[in-house]
Parts: sequence; structure tokens; C-alpha cells
Amino acid sequence: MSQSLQLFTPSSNITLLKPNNNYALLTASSRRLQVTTTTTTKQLSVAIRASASSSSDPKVLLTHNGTPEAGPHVAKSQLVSSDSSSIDVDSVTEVELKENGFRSTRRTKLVCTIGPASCGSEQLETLAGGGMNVARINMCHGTREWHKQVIERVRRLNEEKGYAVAIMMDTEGSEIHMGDLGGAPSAKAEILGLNSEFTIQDGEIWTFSVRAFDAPRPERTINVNYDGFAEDVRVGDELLVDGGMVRFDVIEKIGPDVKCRCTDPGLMLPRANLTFWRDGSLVRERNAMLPTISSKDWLDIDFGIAEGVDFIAISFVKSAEVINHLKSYIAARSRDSDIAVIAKIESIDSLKNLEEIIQASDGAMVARGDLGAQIPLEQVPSAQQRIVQVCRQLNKPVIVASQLLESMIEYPTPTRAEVADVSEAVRQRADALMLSGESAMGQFPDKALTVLRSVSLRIEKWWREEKRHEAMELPDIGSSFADSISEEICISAAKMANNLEVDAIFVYTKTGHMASLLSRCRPDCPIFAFTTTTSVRRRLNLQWGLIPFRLSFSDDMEYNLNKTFSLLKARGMIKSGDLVIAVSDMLQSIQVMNVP
Ligand SMILES: Nc1ncnc2c1ncn2[C@@H]1O[C@H](COP(=O)(O)OP(=O)(O)OP(=O)(O)O)[C@@H](O)[C@H]1O
Ligand SMILES: CC(=O)C(=O)O
Ligand SMILES: [K+]
Ligand SMILES: [Mg+2]
Repeated sequence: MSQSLQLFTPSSNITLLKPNNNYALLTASSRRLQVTTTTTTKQLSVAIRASASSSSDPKVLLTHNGTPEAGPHVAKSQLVSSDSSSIDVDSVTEVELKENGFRSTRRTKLVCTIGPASCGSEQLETLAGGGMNVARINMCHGTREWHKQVIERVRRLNEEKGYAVAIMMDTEGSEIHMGDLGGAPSAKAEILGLNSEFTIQDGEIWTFSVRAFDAPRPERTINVNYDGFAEDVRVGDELLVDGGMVRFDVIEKIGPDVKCRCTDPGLMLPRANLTFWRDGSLVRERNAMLPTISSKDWLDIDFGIAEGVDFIAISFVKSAEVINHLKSYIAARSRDSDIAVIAKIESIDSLKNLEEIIQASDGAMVARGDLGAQIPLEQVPSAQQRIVQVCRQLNKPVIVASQLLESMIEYPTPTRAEVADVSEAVRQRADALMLSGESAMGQFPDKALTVLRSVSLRIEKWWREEKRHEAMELPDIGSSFADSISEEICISAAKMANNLEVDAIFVYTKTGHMASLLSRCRPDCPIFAFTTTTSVRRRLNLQWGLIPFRLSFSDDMEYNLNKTFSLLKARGMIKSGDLVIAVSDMLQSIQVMNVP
């Protein structure tokens, strides 16, 4: 696989390099790399095609016609640049663009939950190289130190290897769940990399208790995190672990202890979610009064803000209020970095207040795991379709999550049904797909990611070939006249792009808003989104069809376009004759042109 990197020379060396000249770079390992010089601004940047193994080699020597250039070794190579004459794009997209051209870049974004099976630097790099756009950490599991280490590893990968993986922190929320299980791990738990789990047999009697136990806990007893549990359940209720992975009947209550008989045997994983049902529907009495964001969640949120995560996903959102509250909390604490708030739709209340919640949020997640424990399973697909559609209309990115490739936790290939499920989410044009246990604790994290990637590419291509760009009615969402103009421009630009079969849409956007408006239209061609800050660039990672670049640009569109053309041409990402449509935040116009 080839990779591209940027190399900087100290200003004293600038005169040594002539534009459009061929140079060679000799690395410490004596590899010869092809160098093409491109610009001669203050700091010269050169684009290099290099083999992956040698591209991170920092000691390089520049030669011209076989002789070393005078002066010191060319400055050490850096994969990520921030100077004004360069452009940053993640290395995976760049390779994809060069190898397959515009039409084949993946439009659907991929989120991977990081857990024991994927937290090592090498494993993270494999996932980043495999197309992970966002790494998700779930605060239900692991310590803050553990999560901090994952964040640091991802950051280091981004800096050193040119990836642009964003970080999403997912809160625990205050629904009812079991405690850690303790006990000796079984063979299966070892396979899954877990340190404890239990297989519950049919008819076994287990006690669910809110008491705090000193280890060792009494046999066949499980902790419950919610103090009101024993008061709220009634004899005769049905207790579901993880939305039905194991089921119990409540047979007796003794103070803080609730005795239950297993009616559907299965595997219990630590900290699994618990719901109880009466007369065929979910009981939501007292636990409905628990705050959406618990005191532990607030500490996790402070941690997320301090670490500068890109997204915070809020579990069990019930109303728009909590989202508004969190957004002002974040705004007061992190003035310069804007963290996007993602509402997880996984409760009956969130479905009731769907439009307001999504309107208040920066994006949403169809969290099918818990959702399927709160509404009958057969209602989950239509709920998913509705959430995806509302998000699209309100211009908020949406992630479809949970059990996409569940069998790949244990097996190297997915079931046909799983592939069909992934295809359906891609066909619905969700912005992103998410791996949970498959990447967090499964045996084949990178294989699962490969399946998501190849299914996305195939279904997207099929849809384009069938010319199925659906005519979704996109409502006017802006609050001002200027906003409405931007929306109309984007809708028209996307339509023109389809009709003229252009190769790419270019959008110059400081806040990312124009880019998201274009993404909402789901055009047939990719959208190159140029933005000035790395944090906006990382956030755009979650949106359908956007290829985010960091680039400093001015209000002068002609200058911006020429600069972009020359930088992208030099890196082999576009070529003369490509047809491009350009729009920007600064100028209310649509330009159509061939790359000179
Ligand atoms: N940081 C971690 N440490 C240990 N195990 C983890 C970690 N993150 C995830 N896992 C394991 O992977 C499984 C799937 O991860 P996921 O984040 O989807 O979990 P979940 O607890 O089922 O869902 P959620 O809290 O989002 O409703 C978890 O049940 C857990 O067993
Ligand atoms: C992802 C998540 O929280 C769920 O599916 O429940
Ligand atoms: K969670
Ligand atoms: Mg959940």
C-alpha cells in the first residue's frame, strides 16, 4: 500500500528545490522515494509517494540527478502539517482517491467502539488504516485512565501517521444495569477477552440485589445499580437482561433482594442493561425520574471536555432540555473547541420527543441495543427508518448502531442477514455505521470493519448505477434569510452535480455548515470540504460523503481555487480536465469549472 506524506524544508533550503523538478529522497534505510516539488512559498512542501514502511522514516536526504543537494539534511519529515501553504487530508482517503478515483470513495462513515480487543496502538492503527472515521469510547466500561490512554493513542496516530480519526465519548446514563460479575472467567469469556461472565441455565434461581456486597459475593447473586429497583418491581414481572439475551420471572421480594427464576437461558455479560416488563409492556415508573445525565456522567463529561473529545454521545436522552443544558455547559467550559453533542435514541421517551431532541442536538444515534429492549423488536426497523429520515431533514448526522455484525464477535464472516442489515442502513443513507462488541471485545475487529467498508462501497455504487438518487423533500431549516440562501445554493449545486455528472463538489467552509448542507442532499459525487481548523475537520468525519481537508483560505475564491487545484494536483488527487462545482460560505454563488 502506498501512503503519502508531507515534508518540510527549512527556509534556507527553499532555493535548492525547483518546482516541477524531479528529486529523489534517500531515507536512512536507503529507500528511494519519488518526490515532486509543488510550491515555492515561504515553507516549501513536497508531496512524496512512498511505500508505507519507509514513509515514517524521519531521516531523509534529498538528491537531484543523483547528487545530494547542498545544505543540511532536509528537515525531518512530518506527516501532518499546519503551515499555510499545505493541505491536510487523511491518508486513507488520499490512497483511496488515488487508487480508485472520485467515484469510488466511500460515502458512509464508520465508527468503531474501542475496547480490550482494539485498544493497543497497533490494533488502533489497523482500524484507522481500515477506514475507521471515529473511535468511540463507552464510559460504561473501563476506567478514565484506560480511556485517556486510548485517546492519547488515537491522537498520536493522527499526528504521526496522518489519520484524522475523531473521538466520541459515550456516557453511561442512569438506566438500570447489573454490576460487574466477578468470579473466574470461563473459556468463552477468555475468548472474548472478558474477565467475567456467567452462563445462566433454564430454571436457575438468581437474586438481584441493591445491597453493596463485600467480595466474595453470595452465590447466584447479582448487583443492581439502581436503589429503587426492589421497590419498583413486582412479583410476576418479567426481567430482561440486555433486551432479552436472558429472561427471568420475578418470583419473590425479600427487602432489597429480588429472587428471579430464569425462563430463557443465556449468557450474562458484566454491566448488562436490565429492564422489567409487566403485562407485555416496559415498566418505566421510578427509573423514568432518574436524571439522564448522572453525577458520574457529569464527571465523565468534564473528563471529555478536558481531553478535547470531538463528540459526546448522551445515553437514554428523554427530552431536548437535557441536550440544551449540556450544550450550554460545554460552551461555558470549552470556548475554543466545539464539541458536538449526539443524542442516543434508545428509549420510548426519545421516540416520543424525537423531532425536538434531534433539532437540539448536533447529531443522533439509533442505539438499537437498548431501543430493542424498550420497544418490541419488530418495531425497531421502522423506528430506525424514521430516525434516519428526521435527521436528514433536519440536517443532523445519524449513526446506525448495535448488532450490525454481531456474529463476527466470534466468527470471521458475517451472516447473510447481517450483510442485509448493513446494506439496508447504507441504502437508507445513514451518515455512519457503528461497530460495538465486534470491535470492542470481538475476535475479528478489523475483519468486521472490512465488511462494513466493502458493503458500504458496493451498495453505494449499486445505488449510483441505478440512478436512484431519491427525491427526498428537504424542508427549509434555516432561521434567517441568509440561511435559506445557503440551503438553496446547496440543493441547486447538488442537483447540478448529478445532472452534469461532475467529479466533485468543492466547498470552502469555516464552520462546516455549508458542507453539511451539501451532504444532506446526498449527491452522486464526493464533496471535498475545505475548512480552516482541525477540530471542524474532525467533526465533518461523521457526515455522509464529505472528504474533509484542512486548508487555510481567504475570501478570494479565485485564489482559493487555484491554490487548491495546485495542491491537490501535486498530490495526484485531481487532474486537469476534472469537472468541479465550487461553493463557499463567503460568496453566494455556484461556480462550475474544469480543473486547469
Ligand atoms: N472499555 C471497555 N472495556 C471492557 N469492555 C468493553 C469496553 N467497551 C466495550 N466493551 C465490551 O463490548 C461490549 C459492547 O460494547 P458497547 O459499547 O456497544 O456496549 P454496551 O454496554 O452493550 O452498550 P451501551 O452502553 O452503549 O448501551 C460491551 O458490552 C462490553 O462487554
Ligand atoms: C449503542 C447503544 O447504546 C445501544 O445500542 O444501546
Ligand atoms: K453507553
Ligand atoms: Mg445503549
